[in-house]
Amino acid sequence: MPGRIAIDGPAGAGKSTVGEHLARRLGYLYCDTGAMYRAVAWLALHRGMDLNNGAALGELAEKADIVISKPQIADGRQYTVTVHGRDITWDIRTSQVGRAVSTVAGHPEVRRVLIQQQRAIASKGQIVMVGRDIGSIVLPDAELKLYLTASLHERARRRYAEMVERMGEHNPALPSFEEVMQDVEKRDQDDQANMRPAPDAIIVDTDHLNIEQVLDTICQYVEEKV
Ligand SMILES: Nc1ncnc2c1ncn2[C@@H]1O[C@H](COP(=O)(O)OP(=O)(O)OP(=O)(O)O)[C@@H](O)[C@H]1O
Ligand SMILES: Nc1ccn([C@@H]2O[C@H](COP(=O)(O)O)[C@@H](O)[C@H]2O)c(=O)n1
Repeated sequence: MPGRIAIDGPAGAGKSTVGEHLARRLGYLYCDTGAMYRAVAWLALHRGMDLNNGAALGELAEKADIVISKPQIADGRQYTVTVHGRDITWDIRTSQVGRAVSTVAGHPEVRRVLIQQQRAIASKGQIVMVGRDIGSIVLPDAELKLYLTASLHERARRRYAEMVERMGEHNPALPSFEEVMQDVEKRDQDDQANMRPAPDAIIVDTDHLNIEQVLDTICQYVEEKV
């Protein structure tokens, strides 16, 4: 069995959903590195920090007591995220954090700290780690590397459907489909510099596959590695 499975891809490609299911099927640890960048971004916003100050944000990432653990509350969360003991699991999903996170993640000082932490988390093996640069930078020796993708329209459609489900169709705070698509497109652009598909990653185009089909496809690649 491949000990370390890296899953990368753009926003809304299905990395977290598929990564969590796959980890559960295999009995592996699941690590969503996006949550780590989001937690740092949340803390920076919470403290009113300058998002362009890479050195200060790197120090923040280094000193922050960010803990990602198994979900303690059954409210649809994949995991619980705390910063200095405060539960910020849902706070890191707000659009305010979504708009700030790429800027924070773009600083090499922040990446250096979080990449080191991610390598430490993965050091015991038996892990499914999802993000943008896992197969290329964080774990270049991962035994299996996958790159999930889908068209911009399909990824925005999924994100919008998720919001309708969570917020309700008639919620005045629900953004329009066009706004959601613009947000996804903007994050694609902002993440471009740190979005590094590994040259040896298997590309899985999920446009016409449902979650179960994506999982089955990936499980075939896992079996081939056995
Ligand atoms: N193959 C699929 N078909 C239909 N819906 C999907 C598929 N994969 C994921 N989804 C749905 O699309 C939404 C986005 O998926 P998910 O959050 O896993 O993406 P992600 O790649 O982790 O995105 P991000 O990087 O923004 O966190 C979720 O609501 C999920 O249920
Ligand atoms: N390996 C990674 C993972 C994430 N990022 C940055 O974090 C943002 C949030 O990630 P989500 O998967 O939760 O959407 C993402 O847009 C990137 O800016 C990263 O740089 N590297």
